[in-house]
Amino acid sequence: MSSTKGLEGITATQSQISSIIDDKLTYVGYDIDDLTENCSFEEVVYLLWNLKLPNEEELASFKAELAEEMAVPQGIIDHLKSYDLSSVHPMAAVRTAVSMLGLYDNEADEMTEEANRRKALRLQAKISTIVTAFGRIRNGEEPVSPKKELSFAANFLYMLNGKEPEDIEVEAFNKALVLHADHELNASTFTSRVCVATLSDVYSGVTAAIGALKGPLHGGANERVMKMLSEIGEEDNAIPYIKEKFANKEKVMGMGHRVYENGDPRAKHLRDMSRQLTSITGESKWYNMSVKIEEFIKEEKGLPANVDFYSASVYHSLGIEHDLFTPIFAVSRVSGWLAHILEQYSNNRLIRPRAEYVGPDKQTFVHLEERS
Ligand SMILES: CC(=O)SCCNC(=O)CCNC(=O)[C@H](O)C(C)(C)COP(=O)(O)OP(=O)(O)OC[C@H]1O[C@@H](n2cnc3c(N)ncnc32)[C@H](O)[C@@H]1OP(=O)(O)O
Ligand SMILES: O=C([O-])CC(=O)C(=O)O
Repeated sequence: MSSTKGLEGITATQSQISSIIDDKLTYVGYDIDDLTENCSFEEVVYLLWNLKLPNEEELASFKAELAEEMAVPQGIIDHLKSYDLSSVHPMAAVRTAVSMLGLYDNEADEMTEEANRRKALRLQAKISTIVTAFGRIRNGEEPVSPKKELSFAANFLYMLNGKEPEDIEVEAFNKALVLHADHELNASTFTSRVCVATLSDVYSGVTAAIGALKGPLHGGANERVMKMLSEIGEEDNAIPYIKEKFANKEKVMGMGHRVYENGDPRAKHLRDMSRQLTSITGESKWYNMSVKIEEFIKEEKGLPANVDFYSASVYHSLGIEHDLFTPIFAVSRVSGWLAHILEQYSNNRLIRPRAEYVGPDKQTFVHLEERS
């Protein structure tokens, strides 16, 4: 028996949700470029969960259902208020709060497809409220209730900042949500499928996935990209900084990808948004610095920028605190996790691979009192 480190290149399941073939990303067969340019995030969530784009009537009722579910139980708000949030990473708080949602849902362990779809809707709606409530509570502000007439993207920014966002902000944020919604069998999605393949519940699957997304090799990279750009400070420092990283054999966050060879098709959209937004905020240096780094690493190592690279300067330009970048990834990706969870339930088999044993063999047992 031989093993493949990191399961690279292993096809672990079949899925109808999204695909990456020859560096091209599609959701249910639709090119990511078309969806990003033309769709609201709600349309994309509907697509992922129903494997078809909604018509106008279906979209209107889906939006209304989502808006109806956005309030979170007061117990969760009280829980967030009971901590010293200054030292808590938001991803830890979101992971715990999402797990708590299951305690308030009397359908949590109801396993019919209808009940699981209802829970999916609740989770998708409430995670946005949880992340924004966290962002406000830790700054000593009261959470802001969602407005039913706003889109999902607009509501997020409204609940976070307490004022209605500009159109250009909503457009950029909506695109970012669409771009992050699903990505085949990435680490967090795989985690969610492994979890629910034991026939555990939806809340457990999403909580597990948030834990996987938190790590710096996955969703946690976007926050660290902004930390890096801030450390670099000025454009002229960018290349010497990266050279030093290479000399120390450190990874550059937001660069490289397990699946894409020539480039992540989501990066160009985020690059464009970064250029546009940083020029509006008068901080083009973040964009210029990012381009220099991307070009240098492409040339030196052949590594492409991934989705986390330019999302950092996009979210920064929207005035979002840096440690909320990964929770925002979760607000979008929960749509993909839920699609995969529903797909897993619909044709389930326990996921249980093997490990190649490489430990010691044929050991002679020694009783406790005789061991040195
Ligand atoms: C939403 C997302 O999850 S996108 C990914 C977000 N993560 C990041 O941006 C973190 C930085 N990137 C990485 O760590 C990696 O590129 C990953 C985790 C994304 C993919 O990793 P893998 O396919 O496992 O590649 P692996 O880590 O084995 O790297 C292969 C080689 O490329 C190098 N490499 C890969 N990524 C980078 C990087 N970002 N910076 C510098 N070198 C890198 C490795 O050092 C290794 O070199 P070696 O063969 O000389 O030892
Ligand atoms: O697919 C991956 O390995 C990581 C990624 O880009 C994502 O989850 O969006």
